[in-house]
Amino acid sequence: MQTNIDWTVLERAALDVQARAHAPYSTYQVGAALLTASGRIFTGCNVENASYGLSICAERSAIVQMVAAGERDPIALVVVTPGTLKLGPGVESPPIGAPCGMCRQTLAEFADDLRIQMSVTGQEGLSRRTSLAALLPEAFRAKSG
Ligand SMILES: O=c1ccn([C@H]2C[C@H](O)[C@@H](CO)O2)c(=O)[nH]1
Ligand SMILES: [Zn+2]
Repeated sequence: MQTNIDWTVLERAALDVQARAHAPYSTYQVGAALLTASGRIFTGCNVENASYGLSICAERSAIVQMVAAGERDPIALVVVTPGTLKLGPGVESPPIGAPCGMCRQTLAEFADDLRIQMSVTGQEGLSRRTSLAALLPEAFRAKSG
C-alpha cells in the first residue's frame, strides 16, 4: 500500500505520454499519469477525432488503462498541459489546465479523494496542487461501505 507520492516520477511519466497525444485539431497535447495504491503508474494522453466530440481526454485515457490492468485505487494524478489555449476568437483557457467535468466525475467513480498536480510543460512556475474533493465537491457517486 503506497502513501508517499513521488511527484517527480509521476510528472516525468505524464510528460512522456504527452508527446504521444493525438491532438491535430486543438494542437493542445495533454499527458496524465495516475499513481495507484499498489505503486503502479498508468498514463494516458488525449486522443482527438475529426468529429470533435468523440475526443477523449488524457485523464480518462489514463483511468481506462488503470481499469484495464485490473486496478481500482488511484491516489495521485499529474496532468501536464501546454499552457493557454485559444478556444476561439478572443476566447482563451486559463494558463494552467484543470481536468474537465467529465474527467472529474470519472475519477470520482474510483476515488473519494485524490491528490492532483496540474502543470504547464516547461514552465516550473505554472504548477498547482489540489485534490479531487476540491475540484468536485459533493460528487454524485455510489455510496461507499
Ligand atoms: O484537462 C484536460 C483538458 C482538455 N483535454 C483535451 C481535450 C481536447 O483534446 C483538448 C482541448 O480541449 O485537450 C484533456 O485531455 N484534458
Ligand atoms: Zn476531461
